[in-house]
Amino acid sequence: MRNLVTGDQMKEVDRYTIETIGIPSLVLMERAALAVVSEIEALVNKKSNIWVLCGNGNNGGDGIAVARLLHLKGYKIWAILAGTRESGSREWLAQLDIAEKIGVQLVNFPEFPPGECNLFVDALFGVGLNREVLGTYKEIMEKVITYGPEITVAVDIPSGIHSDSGQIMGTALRADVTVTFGFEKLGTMLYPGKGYSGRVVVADIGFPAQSLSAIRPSFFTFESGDTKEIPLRPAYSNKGSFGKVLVVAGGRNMSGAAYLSALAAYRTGAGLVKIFTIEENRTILQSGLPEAIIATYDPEEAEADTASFKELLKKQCEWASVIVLGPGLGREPYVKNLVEEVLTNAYVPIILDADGLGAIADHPDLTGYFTENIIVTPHLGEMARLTGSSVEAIKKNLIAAAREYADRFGITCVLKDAVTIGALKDQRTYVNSSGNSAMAKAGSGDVLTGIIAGLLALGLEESDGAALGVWLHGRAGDAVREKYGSYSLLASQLTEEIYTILQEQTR
Ligand SMILES: NC(=O)C1=CN([C@@H]2O[C@H](COP(=O)(O)OP(=O)(O)OC[C@H]3O[C@@H](n4cnc5c(N)ncnc54)[C@H](OP(=O)(O)O)[C@@H]3O)[C@@H](O)[C@H]2O)[C@@H](O)CC1
Ligand SMILES: Nc1ncnc2c1ncn2[C@@H]1O[C@H](COP(=O)(O)OP(=O)(O)O)[C@@H](O)[C@H]1O
Ligand SMILES: [K+]
Repeated sequence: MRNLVTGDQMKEVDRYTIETIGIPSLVLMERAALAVVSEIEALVNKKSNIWVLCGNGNNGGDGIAVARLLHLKGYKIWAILAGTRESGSREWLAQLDIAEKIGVQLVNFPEFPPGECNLFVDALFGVGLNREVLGTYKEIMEKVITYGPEITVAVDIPSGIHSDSGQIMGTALRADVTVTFGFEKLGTMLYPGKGYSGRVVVADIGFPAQSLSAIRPSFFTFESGDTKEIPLRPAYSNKGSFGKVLVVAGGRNMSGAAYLSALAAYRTGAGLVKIFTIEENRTILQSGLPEAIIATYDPEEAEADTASFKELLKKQCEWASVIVLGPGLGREPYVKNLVEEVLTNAYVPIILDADGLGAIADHPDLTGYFTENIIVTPHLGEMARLTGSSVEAIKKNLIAAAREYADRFGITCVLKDAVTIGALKDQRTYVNSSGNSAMAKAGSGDVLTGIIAGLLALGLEESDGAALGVWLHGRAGDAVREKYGSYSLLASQLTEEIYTILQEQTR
């Protein structure tokens, strides 16, 4: 598990480290600059022209220190100062004073250094960027882009990217490598910021573990090794020890959604999986996944005799220890009753997805049945329908959108996108770091519901199950891409790779 921070949280960690722990600001800055220099030395040789663009906050202070360290090592270096001395931070002024005394080549914007730039260091704005970039700063950034440096290294975060949302604040500078300090900022984890950051190196510059006590760390991601969070499978056990997953899924022409979800639940470790679906899906599902129990209903009867249908649903719910509700159910009127009955009769975790969410969007009063054991897994389109917002508005701040929906109902909200967010009911927020665009294919989401259900069946509670499920799903996608490339992934292959990742647990 790796903590992630907002810009303000990072400033708090800085402040605590400096003021309460007593590590001087310039010591942190020196270590930050050394970390950047070490990355630069791996990228270029001493024949290269290096330009460092320095703002006049502490990000710029880091930049001047980088220029000084490279100058002392014999690199051909220029520092470009974007701001005026009058507005420079204390540390910035100290760095400038040192740089001038030892003869670092400096130019003041609008002047640019002569010749070409091979490696560009972006130290214009860090976590202090707090508004749209306009005027002179915008001009500077646009000018830098016209120089087209071969390699760009960003200090802490690419300038122009908001450290909390990853949004472009007017203009931003693209980096090949971002060297960030202490903890990765949300802005380099989330698109479009993630796409501007290149390879992100998290440098340890000496923040002690206690410095986190200045904030309540609530954002996190998983990394290799975190499969240990998945419960072990004890020797003294039987299929009943590993949960009963009821997959309520699959309407007309949509047996595949039920299949993928059920298969994924089994592959993740569930002991028993039952698919509750329409009668015409029975044969195909039974032959496709003979391991699953199949229970069926007739949609016409479900429509005509609601009392019997409700009774049937009640029985199914009583059987289950985890329920997947929604994949491929369709939009027929009885689906509303189905969703309503499951929500009222089930006292177990429910993963509510796809057409289950569609029923909620069409009948918002159904949210009255939401309890804390609900996990909703909307993609952006589904989220827009649920909230009445637009996809564009949601994209501007994925974390806020997911968190707002989760908190409104006290549930867990997994907002699926290229970077999926898990606004967990325990108030932690998971930001996914696995997965890739090969997964942008029909059926991938059905597999995710099955994985989360499988983890809950193993005994994880909703928050952990949702976060680990999203991570596992992405890692399975990464494993498939490794073998089949970016184009040819089939959602069913995600289920085939789950085992390679789960094996890490027992290694
Ligand atoms: N000791 C420490 O704390 C350590 C900090 N470290 C480093 O410090 C960085 C944070 O430094 P920081 O807080 O000084 O903010 P920074 O990102 O340099 O920018 C602030 C300046 O930009 C200005 N400004 C903002 N938005 C603007 C806009 N749109 N357009 C124009 N101007 C704008 C803002 O102006 P103001 O809002 O005051 O008008 C202010 O002048 C951090 O990312 C890391 O690199 C490391 O060395 C480790 C130790
Ligand atoms: N570009 C991408 N990078 C990483 N993951 C992606 C990308 N595109 C889609 N995914 C993942 O694939 C899944 C797609 O889910 P969804 O849209 O519900 O598919 P379906 O409804 O067809 O099953 C989500 O988990 C999403 O996070
Ligand atoms: K920067």
